[in-house]
Amino acid sequence: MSLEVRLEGLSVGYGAAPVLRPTDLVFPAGSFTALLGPSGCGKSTVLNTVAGFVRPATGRVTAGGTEVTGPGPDRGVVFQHYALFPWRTARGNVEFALKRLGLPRARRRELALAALAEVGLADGAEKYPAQLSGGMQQRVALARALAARPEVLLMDEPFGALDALTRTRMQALLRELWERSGTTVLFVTHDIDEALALAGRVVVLGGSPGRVLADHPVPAGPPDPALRESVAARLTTP
Ligand SMILES: Nc1ncnc2c1ncn2[C@@H]1O[C@H](COP(=O)(O)OP(=O)(O)OP(=O)(O)O)[C@@H](O)[C@H]1O
Repeated sequence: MSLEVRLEGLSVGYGAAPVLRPTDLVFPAGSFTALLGPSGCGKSTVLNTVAGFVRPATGRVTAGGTEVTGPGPDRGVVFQHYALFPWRTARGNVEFALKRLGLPRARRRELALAALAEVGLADGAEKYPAQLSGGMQQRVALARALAARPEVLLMDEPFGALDALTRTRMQALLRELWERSGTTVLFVTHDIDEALALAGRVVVLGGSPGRVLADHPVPAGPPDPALRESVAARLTTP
């Protein structure tokens, strides 16, 4: 299940100066898009607006044709810092996130265990975050976002804090989960190779206030050096 996400004339300002110029973008249902750009160009702002954490200054965001006015179970979010409750087990963290759905306790437990199994963490369900490695904690965060079966998955540098090997494993896991679920994915990263390896489309943001500098489909198959070069050029040109 997936939803189309649409930014229509979206601009954002945190009180005073705008940080994102009016932007129109459509992310088709089931697509996997990487938002790439230098620090401060507004990538997280776009993601947080789609998540419903930040309100637009102008324009609007829709998910499945419905205007986003706040967070909702149709949109799951994963951050770089996993933000797990240290006093809850992995299962407890995922169950807690399911509370807002108003499901009975037994059903929450069942969904939490299924989501943890899906990310390869069935064995760690009763462990506390401090007993889990960074990669495992990020798996819990991913399970927490997926447990409610969101139609849109919003990821903000989710693998930025992981070592290279764990990161590669998590990328493979994410691709696999995406292929299975068909969720619409928006994935924020600084890393051009991560963007090109994962996504079917790369949108480059830049400038201050931010705007779209480039928008490229990423063909399936082996890496395309010409595409990499063209995206890299947009990243370094102000
Ligand atoms: N809550 C906030 N209040 C005020 N200004 C903010 C807030 N969040 C972000 N900004 C500003 O908005 C601009 C865009 O920030 P944003 O975090 O969206 O960029 P980014 O591209 O995701 O950067 P990074 O890659 O460093 O996370 C920056 O100038 C930042 O300082």
